[in-house]
Amino acid sequence: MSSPMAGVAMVNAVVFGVYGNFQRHSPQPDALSSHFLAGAAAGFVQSFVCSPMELVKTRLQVQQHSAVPGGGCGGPMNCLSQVVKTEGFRGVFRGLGTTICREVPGFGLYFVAYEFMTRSAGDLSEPRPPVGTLRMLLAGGFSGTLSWVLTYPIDVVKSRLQVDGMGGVYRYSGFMDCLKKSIQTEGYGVMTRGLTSTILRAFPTNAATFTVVTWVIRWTDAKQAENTSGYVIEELVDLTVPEMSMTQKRYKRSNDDARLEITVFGLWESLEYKEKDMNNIFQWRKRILQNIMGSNIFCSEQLMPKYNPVISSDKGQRSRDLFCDKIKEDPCLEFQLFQGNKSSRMDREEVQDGSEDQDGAISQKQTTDSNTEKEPNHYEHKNDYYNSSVR
Ligand SMILES: NC(=[NH2+])NCCC[C@H](N)C(=O)O
Repeated sequence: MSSPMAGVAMVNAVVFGVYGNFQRHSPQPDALSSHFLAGAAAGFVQSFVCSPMELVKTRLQVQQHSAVPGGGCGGPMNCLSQVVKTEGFRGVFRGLGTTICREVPGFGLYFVAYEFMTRSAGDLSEPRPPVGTLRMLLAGGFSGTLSWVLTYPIDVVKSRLQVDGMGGVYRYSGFMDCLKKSIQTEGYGVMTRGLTSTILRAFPTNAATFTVVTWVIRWTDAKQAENTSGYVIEELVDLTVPEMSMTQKRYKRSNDDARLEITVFGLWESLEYKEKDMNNIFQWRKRILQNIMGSNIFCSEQLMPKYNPVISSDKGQRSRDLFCDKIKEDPCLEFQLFQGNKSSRMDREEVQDGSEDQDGAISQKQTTDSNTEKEPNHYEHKNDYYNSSVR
């Protein structure tokens, strides 16, 4: 009982660790193909972990059901050392190639299917509502099942290769030989032998795995956000629309999904925010400003936080400090922030002439005359950042 549990924990740590890192560093992290490739990479890496574990498990199972001559190893470690003794170190990795053939497509499909089933239709750049638990459970269960159904024949061959040679008798020379001999003697049905019990296990375990992983990630993200960005975001609400009364702007942070819900003049926005992700903050400011001023907000200056030094409460002070720290991490932002409305490299003509403040909510309107100064180079270099991310 304890060794399968430790094995599952280790395999899942490897799988989700490799998958997450690979997917985040993909050129297009949101593309389904990136999820497939990240899953495939995770499957490849974890094959090296699970292959010896499955070898031992399969051998112990076979040994339980038949008196294999030369078998009789006690526990998993004992079995492993016997394999090393009789077949050498290579014996431990018997079936590794076949395991890789099963895991690479298996985990690619596993993750792409889950992503597909939990993805809402629509523009990926838009914030998406958090996935509900029931959907997570079903998507996890079906992804696991699908990946097993499609790779099961490879698994049958892999298991046969891994027990081959127990007691010194070798029956198969390799993958194709094993496949051919198995079909010849047992018919095509051999390719799905044991599939039902695999599915009965795969559905609930994978439903639970995806749900637990998602909830743990949400929980840790929310904790992190609570400690840092939460303050920044709250502050930004005040800085963005400082003149509005609390009845006009309401915001609420929900802890479980790192989302911010904001109502500006009765218009409700729900946006995702992430630690280290200033881009989201810009998007978010842009939305608010669009709601207030009309749809054509292109000026990055308007999206800049308006620094408001008159914050009296302790919490206000703390959030202001945090906010300024964040800003300082980005010299470009710092420049914009502290130069205030003196600097702007924006093309003024892009801003709609007719855009108007409502109720004086945004006073940082076009100060066209005072913004023609030449900006330092580091600022110019970062042009793209603003242009592509804010618009
Ligand atoms: N064919 C595969 N390997 N599919 C991936 C599913 C992996 C999952 N941890 C399970 O054991 O059910």
